[in-house]
Parts: sequence; C-alpha cells; structure tokens
Amino acid sequence: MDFFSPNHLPWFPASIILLFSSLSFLFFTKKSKTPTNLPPTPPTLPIIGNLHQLGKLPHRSLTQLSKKHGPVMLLKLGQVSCLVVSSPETAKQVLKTHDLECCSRPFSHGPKRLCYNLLDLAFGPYSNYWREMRKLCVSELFTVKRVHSFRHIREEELGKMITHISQISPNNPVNLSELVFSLTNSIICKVALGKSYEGKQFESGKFQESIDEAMAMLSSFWGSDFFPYVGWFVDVFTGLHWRLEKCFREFDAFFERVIEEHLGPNRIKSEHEDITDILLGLSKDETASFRLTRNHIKAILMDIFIGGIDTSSLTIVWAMTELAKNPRVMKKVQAEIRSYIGRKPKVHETQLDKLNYLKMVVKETFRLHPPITFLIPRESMQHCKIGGYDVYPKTRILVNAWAIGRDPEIWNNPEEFYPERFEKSEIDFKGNNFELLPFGAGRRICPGLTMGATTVEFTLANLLHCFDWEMPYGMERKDISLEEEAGLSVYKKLSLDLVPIKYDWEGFES
Ligand code: HEM
Repeated sequence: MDFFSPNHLPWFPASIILLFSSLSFLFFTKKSKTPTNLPPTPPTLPIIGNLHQLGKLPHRSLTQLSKKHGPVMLLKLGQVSCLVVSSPETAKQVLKTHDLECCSRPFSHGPKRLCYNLLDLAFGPYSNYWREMRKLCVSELFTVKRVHSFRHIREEELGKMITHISQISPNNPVNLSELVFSLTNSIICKVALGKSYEGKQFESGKFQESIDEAMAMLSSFWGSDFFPYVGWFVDVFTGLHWRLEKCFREFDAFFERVIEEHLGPNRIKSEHEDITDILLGLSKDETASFRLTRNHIKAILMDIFIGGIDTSSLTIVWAMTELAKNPRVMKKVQAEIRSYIGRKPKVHETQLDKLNYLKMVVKETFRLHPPITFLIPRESMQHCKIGGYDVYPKTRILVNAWAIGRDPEIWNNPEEFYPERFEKSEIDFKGNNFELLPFGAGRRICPGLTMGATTVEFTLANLLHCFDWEMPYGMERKDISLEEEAGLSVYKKLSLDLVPIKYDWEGFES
C-alpha cells in the first residue's frame, strides 16, 4: 500500500498520530511499571501528613521515628516531601556521593525576606550566582588568615568578660548563658561591623531579642511553605507576616546606618578592616564577575549574624553545662590547661593547639549538642538514590546530625559525656567524618568553621583556666538542667548559673 498516493493521504497523518500515541502509551505504561522504591513513610494524616509527629523537639521525635522506620524516611510535611536521613552512611550519600544533586535549599518565606530575596549564602538555591558568591566569601572573608586577623577582637572582648566575672562578689552566681551570648555577640559585631552594638539600634532595645526574633522568623513554621495557595492565610492569621516585615525593617535600617557610617567622612580608618570594609572595597571592583550592591552586602551581614552568634555561644554554654555535671572531666581539662599555661593569667590563641583534652571536650560537646541539629535543610535537584531508595527532585532533605551523634551503633554509651572516646580516634568535625557533623559537609559546609571553633575553644580555655566553677548555694550537680528548646538552633532552655571562684595562683604548682 502506497501511503503517499493521493487516495491514502488522509491516512498518513492519522497513522502518525496513532503510532505516536501507541509508542507514548507503551513508554508511559513501561515507566509506570518500573517499580519506584520510595523510602518508608510513617503513617500520615490527611492534609497535614506527618506534621503532627514533629513535636516540640523535632530532632528527638524524628530520631524516635527513625528507630522504627530506618535511617532513610520520607515524610509528608503538608504538601512537601521531606527525606530524613539519620545514619553516617546515608548522610555521606547526601553530603558527599550525591552532594551535587542534593545541595540546593528549599524555598522559605522567612529567609526570602530577611536575606534580601535570597542574595545570601546560607538560604540561596544552588545556582551560578550562589557559586560565585560562595567563592568570594570563602576566599575573602573566611580564610584562616582572616580569622587570625580578628584575634585582637576575641582577646579584647574575652578579657572584658573575664574582668567582669572577676569582679562578681564572692559566692554569687553568674548567668553564663547571658554573658557568653553577649561575648559572641560583641565579637561578631566587631568582626562584621567594626564596633559592638548594645541593641539601642533596635526597638526592643536588646540585641539578643532582635537576633532571637530573626532566628524565629527563619525557623518558624510558614504555612505558605507547606500548603501552597492556602498557607498564606495561616501566616497572616498568626501574625507571622507582620512580625517578619517588622524584623526585616529593623535589621535593614540598622545595616543601612552601619554602611553609611563606614562610608561617612567621620570614619576613622582603623589598621584592622572589618567585614563591612572588605565588602565595600569589593563592591568597587569593576573586574569582579558580579558587582556587589548594598543588598548583597546586607544579605551577607545577615548570614553572619544568624550563623555566627548563637551557634558559638550555645556550644560554649552546653560545654560548661556538661563540665559542671561531670566534675571529673572539669578537673582533668583544667589540669591540662593550667599545667601547660602555668602562672600566666590568660591562654593565648596560639596555645590552643597544644590542649588536646580541651579539643576532645569540644568534640564531645558537638557530638551531644550539635547547635543546628538538622543542618540547614537541603533540596534535591535531580533524581538520585539514597540508601537504595529513590529520591525525586524538589525533595526537602534533613540530615539528623543529633541522631547520628547519639547512635548506639556508632558510640559506646552515647548519652555519657566522655571526651576520652576521641583519644584514639581520628574523627573530627571538619566534614570528612560523617559520624560527627556539627558544621555539615560538602558544598554547603559551614564557611565559618574556623571562626566558630576558634571562638569556642578560646573562650572555654580561658573560662576554665581563670576560674573554678561551683554550684550555686543549695543546688546539686544533678539539678543542672539539660532541657532543650528548639528553634533554628537547639538552646539550653534554662540559663546556666554557676559560681566563679578566682583561681588561686599562689597555691598553684606547675
Ligand atoms: C560553633 C559555630 C558554628 C556552627 C556549629 C555552625 C554550623 C553550621 C551548619 C550546620 C551549617 C549548615 C551546613 C550544611 O548545610 O551542610 C552552617 C552554614 C553556614 N554557616 Fe555556620 N556554624 C558556626 C559558626 C559560623 C560562623 C562564625 C559563621 C560566620 C561568621 C557562620 C556562617 C555560616 C554560613 C554563611 C553558612 C551557610 C553556608 C552555605 O549554605 O553555603 N557559621 N553552619
């Protein structure tokens, strides 16, 4: 039969259509027959899915769920598919083997507004822009050399805190949670902005409250993130929209003032550049791959505030809490520091490398209390397999670093604070060991790792060198609370109050 003869011409297009529809039928039927191997999902409720199972402390609830359903689970959070991984092997697959497929960030309304339409590093999706921005930040702001150049700031601010504690009347407790927050806040303000701000710049009058509010906006449950089309109504109804707008305006006005001060004629040029100086300098570079605008600078400053203050301060507070509960470890780490430093009044940053047991104490603190328990959520961009299960694009991914740190398959007596476990172990927190992930790993690993770890070690070394720490009158060690409160980071719910006893150098024998 000649299909091209004029008599058969109408059949030709019809057959083509038929052929294509049969092929596509076969193709789709074949595809639907390919078994998709989705990870196990705990039982869901209509509409909300697994949201009701998150509870007040999601890192703990999801650890419990993973004990039942395994180290790879697929949750339904409203309309959003969310993969939760809770073992070193599966974390490695997300953060290393499939890092490229899994290194975007899910969209969220809080970060979008606070981080200038996601011009920042921490919450921006993976893109050419993000890669360039990360390169610029890593090579200009977060190098080891740069971290060392801010040493004078850490020394000055810590010196002030030690003097303040020394002046507390005998037997009076100090609120270490408040003091340490104020310390890391002053350090980050001076590093980023050149001077410390007490909070007068904000309506609340308290810097901590403004930072807390920003953290709340970033970690809040945004209805519109999980229920497209209708969720915005929940956000308006709960007042979140209004709070976000107010928080953004306050920070924006604050950053604007700081930038104006840096550009103004009255600015006294200091021998030390702060991060705003560096960014303003880079914004004049016409050869750069992209031109930094004010919004880029403000977005990076926002990341530094959000990423740098709470994470370091709450690690120091958790470490002091565990040490106060474990006098054996406290004495051992103090003996190490004091025998190495001798009668000198302070520990210098250059001496930290010799304090091996202190470093183990810090690792043990990160193991039990990683500040960002799920890291910052990631989002897959392409299909990949994690733990043998299919993961499709646009899946939100949570790595439960908290669960991994307490997994009895990996750690002996995981609930015990026992720094000696790191004595003969190579495990570190720099992103190569997936058993210990306080800073994450892969393309999105925390660029402030050196800055954060140095602040934590340096502060602890000096607090432990200069003072002995006793319990407040009428309180026993077992009364010290380990209760947590979850936000973007996991805090100690009740403040840590301890009595500082100035160390008696006369009686010291080295
Ligand atoms: C003890 C201190 C700190 C801890 C535990 C910590 C932890 C983390 C974690 C878990 C992440 C997410 C990693 C991932 O998604 O895989 C992160 C990202 C980030 N951190 Fe830190 N951090 C600390 C200190 C700092 C400091 C001091 C700064 C800045 C001055 C900083 C800036 C950032 C930024 C900008 C990101 C986003 C990186 C990206 O998405 O590319 N952090 N941090």
